[in-house]
Amino acid sequence: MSEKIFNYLTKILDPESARLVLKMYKLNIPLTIRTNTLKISSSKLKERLESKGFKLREIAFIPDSFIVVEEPFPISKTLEHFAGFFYMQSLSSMLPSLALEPEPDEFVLDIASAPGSKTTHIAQLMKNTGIIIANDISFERLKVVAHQIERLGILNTAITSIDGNRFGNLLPEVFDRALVDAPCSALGIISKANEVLTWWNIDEVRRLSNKQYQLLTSAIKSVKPDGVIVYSTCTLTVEENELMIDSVLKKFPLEIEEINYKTVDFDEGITFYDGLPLDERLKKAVRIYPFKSNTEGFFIARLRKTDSTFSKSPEFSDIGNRVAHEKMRFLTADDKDLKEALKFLTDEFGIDENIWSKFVYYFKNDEIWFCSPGWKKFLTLDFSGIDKNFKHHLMSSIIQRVGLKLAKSVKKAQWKISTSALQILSPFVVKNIIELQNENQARIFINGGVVKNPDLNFRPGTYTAVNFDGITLGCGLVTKEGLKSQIPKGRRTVEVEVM
Ligand SMILES: C[S@@+](CC[C@H](N)C(=O)[O-])C[C@H]1O[C@@H](n2cnc3c(N)ncnc32)[C@H](O)[C@@H]1O
Repeated sequence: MSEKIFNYLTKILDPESARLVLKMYKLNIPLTIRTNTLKISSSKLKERLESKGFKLREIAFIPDSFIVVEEPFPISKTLEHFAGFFYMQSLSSMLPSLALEPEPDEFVLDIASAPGSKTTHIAQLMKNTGIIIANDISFERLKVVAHQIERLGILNTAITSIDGNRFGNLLPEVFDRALVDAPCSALGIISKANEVLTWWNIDEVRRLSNKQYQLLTSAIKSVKPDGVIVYSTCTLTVEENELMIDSVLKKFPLEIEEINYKTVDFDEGITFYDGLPLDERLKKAVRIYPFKSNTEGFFIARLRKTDSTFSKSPEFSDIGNRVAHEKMRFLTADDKDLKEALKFLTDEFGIDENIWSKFVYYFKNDEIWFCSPGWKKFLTLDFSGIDKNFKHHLMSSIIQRVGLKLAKSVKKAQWKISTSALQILSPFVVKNIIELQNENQARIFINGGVVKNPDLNFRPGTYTAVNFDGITLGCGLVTKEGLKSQIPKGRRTVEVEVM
């Protein structure tokens, strides 16, 4: 047992409860999943997984979530997981996005988003509309966010990688909501990160709380008056939680709002610590202890901005010496060059041409990307105090990608549709479809191989949608040798048990 952590915890808990927190590393917290409602309904997902021997139980009061009660083989290896029908996420990790209550068509900032659990949840709560900026300082960790965005079919999210502390100055009062799911000392997740037991110490907690304060104040400044900020951590120290909120309540025009989770046992925020009273309003914050709720420990506070904090319009010099990529230019489906490409896809796959007006597009070298129309609105809308040209330049220099790749030019007037796009558009694809005939073929295809002797009625060189067991697996290329999988390498990371 870690003496340091035990001694710390007895400042806020009785010794028996402190012991229980430390014992969590030996406990098995139930496996929980969240249906990706952008692709499938919860009832259909349950039916599919249960037909393969899994047993799922709905989690009361948390929409579209299940406890996995029986797991005949790892659920991460199912075809349903590969197809992006669900996300494996602890119950308490679903709570911050629910507390944020994002609405369709809003502008949302997720200031520390990797590996993307909450970003992807927010995207589905917004029904893939509006915009999300999924930011993280770690470029490496953002690769996982990008992977999840592709797997889950998310079109409203852009990935940026800047120090989150800069948003408050660069984009003041722009967002309707912001999530600060801060880096923390992880005392709530000892069960999955038991290395915490070796590195945890109070100096590290202090270092982290400085970081958290900067991220939180940046988020507060970046949100419009009346906007909502949710602050969450998966740790239990007062320094990283209540003291953080106590200090921003003193400095900024904020109210703290009630969160009422009916499904988990939670405690109110602490209002007396180290001999000193804290803001009484902290009672409205939520503390989740693993030993009481049998999920990961979390702290969540929901803040509402009651007045403006605007102090200064951003200037070009604030962006620093980042070079803008080609200027971001979103196009609608009636753009001339784009029209040709979309017509090609309509002709090949029979996709109803009216579908194309639901998205906005941009060209990236020889590729077309598509995303939610919220992006065009975001770039053209005037925000008080922010010059439109500034916004364009900033976005062009910090955004790595928005939405998903739709297609890549392969020859003059020929386009290869992406696997992610085919999966999203599959309800509208009525032509150029190949149904695989057995599990072995599906396995080869998902692993990126060539399926020999499939039932081919297409000329070599044709790109097709490839389906199996009612799921669009991805794009295939008809060749003389057989059907060649075009599933990108990044999507083939986990072995799939086809059954
Ligand atoms: C608790 S994790 C976020 C988990 C994520 N929200 C999710 O639900 O999947 C904290 C993240 O903060 C990032 N981070 C740390 N310092 C940062 C900073 N100054 N700006 C932006 N991100 C930062 C870390 O790289 C890490 O990915």
